[in-house]
Order: sequence, then C-alpha cells, then structure tokens
Amino acid sequence: PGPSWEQAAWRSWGEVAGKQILVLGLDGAGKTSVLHSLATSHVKRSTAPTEGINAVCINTEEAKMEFLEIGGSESLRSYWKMYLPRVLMLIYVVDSADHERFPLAKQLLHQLIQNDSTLPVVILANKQDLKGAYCITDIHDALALSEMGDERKMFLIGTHVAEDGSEISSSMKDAKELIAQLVSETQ
Ligand SMILES: Nc1nc2c(ncn2[C@@H]2O[C@H](COP(=O)(O)OP(=O)(O)OP(=O)(O)O)[C@@H](O)[C@H]2O)c(=O)[nH]1
Ligand SMILES: [Mg+2]
Repeated sequence: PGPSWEQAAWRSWGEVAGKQILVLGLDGAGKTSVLHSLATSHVKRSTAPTEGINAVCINTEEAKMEFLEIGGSESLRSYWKMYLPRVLMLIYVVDSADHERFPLAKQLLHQLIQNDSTLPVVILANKQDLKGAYCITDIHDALALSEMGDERKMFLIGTHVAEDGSEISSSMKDAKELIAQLVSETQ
C-alpha cells in the first residue's frame, strides 16, 4: 500500500470522479501559490513544497470546481498519471524563468497527455514577474505546444503571484474565468 494520503485521496475519489481538475507541474513551479490565489482572490505565496496532495474547492457563479494538486518533486511524479484518466481537465504550471528545466517540463507534459487526445489543457506560464522569465511565445516553443494535437482545447496564459496581501493580477482573474468556463462547457 502507498502512503496514507494516497489511500485517503482514493477513498474520496469515487464521490467526485470526473469533476476534478488536476494541477501538475515541476516542483517549485507555483501550483500551490496559484491555487491559493485563485481560491481567495488574494495573493499568498506558498512557503512549503506539497508533500502529497493538495485539494482546493473553488465555486464561482459559473462552476463548482475541485482542484487536485499533486506535488512536483521527483518522488511524487510517478503518481501524476494515476489521477489523469478521470479528470475533467489538466492545468500544467511552469516556472517561466526555470530555463534549465523546460526540456523536462516539456517531456513530462507530453507523456501525460499522449493517451488522451481530447483532454483540455490549460498551461499557466507562472512567475512572469521574474527577470529572465520567458515570454509566452518562447514558452509555446519550449514546450512544443504546437504538437499537442488538433482535437484538444488548449490554452496558454502568463501568470504571476505577487507579493503577499495584494489583490490577484488581472491575468489570474482571466485564468480563473477561463477555467470556470471550460468546466461548465465540459460537465
Ligand atoms: N517570484 C515569484 N515567485 C513565486 C510565484 N509563484 C510562486 N512563487 C514562489 O515559488 C516557490 C514555490 O511555490 P509553490 O507554490 O510552493 O510551488 P509548487 O508548484 O506548489 O511546488 P511543489 O508543491 O513542491 O510541487 C515559493 O517560494 C513561492 O513563493 C510567482 O509568480 N513569482
Ligand atoms: Mg505545491
């Protein structure tokens, strides 16, 4: 048997299967920080890596959404694909300034989606505030997004999680609206 968080996650899985939004990406990309910002509309950067799963519910007028983040550290990546078959959508977060690991981020993304040609994917190019962050067109190339398939709904949005306390950026609001709309279309 796997770790206890895994058992707990599977137990609750049946009740919500097919409605969850999986949030993946390399460690440190900003998944937890982004989810927190989306949930509260106020910025709070995460201070600790996710050790297992982080589940966050967000309700808007348009949609009820349950997000499931799985940590991005190497030991947790083997769990990523287990959750994929029954989710509504994949949100893939990248650190736009982590140039060295773009090849790895790209490889893992393409592996994830290779068996599902229609799963909607929203890519968040996070940390756009950092000096040296790749712009959206460079990220499109670095992740080979033109090779994601014609049947798939795919979106690429630049985001950043500002310093603690401020209101979320307009790009983050756009991302939230887009995700809510995709959920209401897909359900
Ligand atoms: N400058 C900057 N830092 C960010 C941004 N988003 C997150 N961070 C910081 O990046 C680090 C990692 O953020 P997390 O949200 O924990 O990353 P994660 O993807 O959840 O990482 P794991 O849970 O380990 O997979 C933290 O120190 C955050 O404060 C951003 O947009 N800009
Ligand atoms: Mg995290």
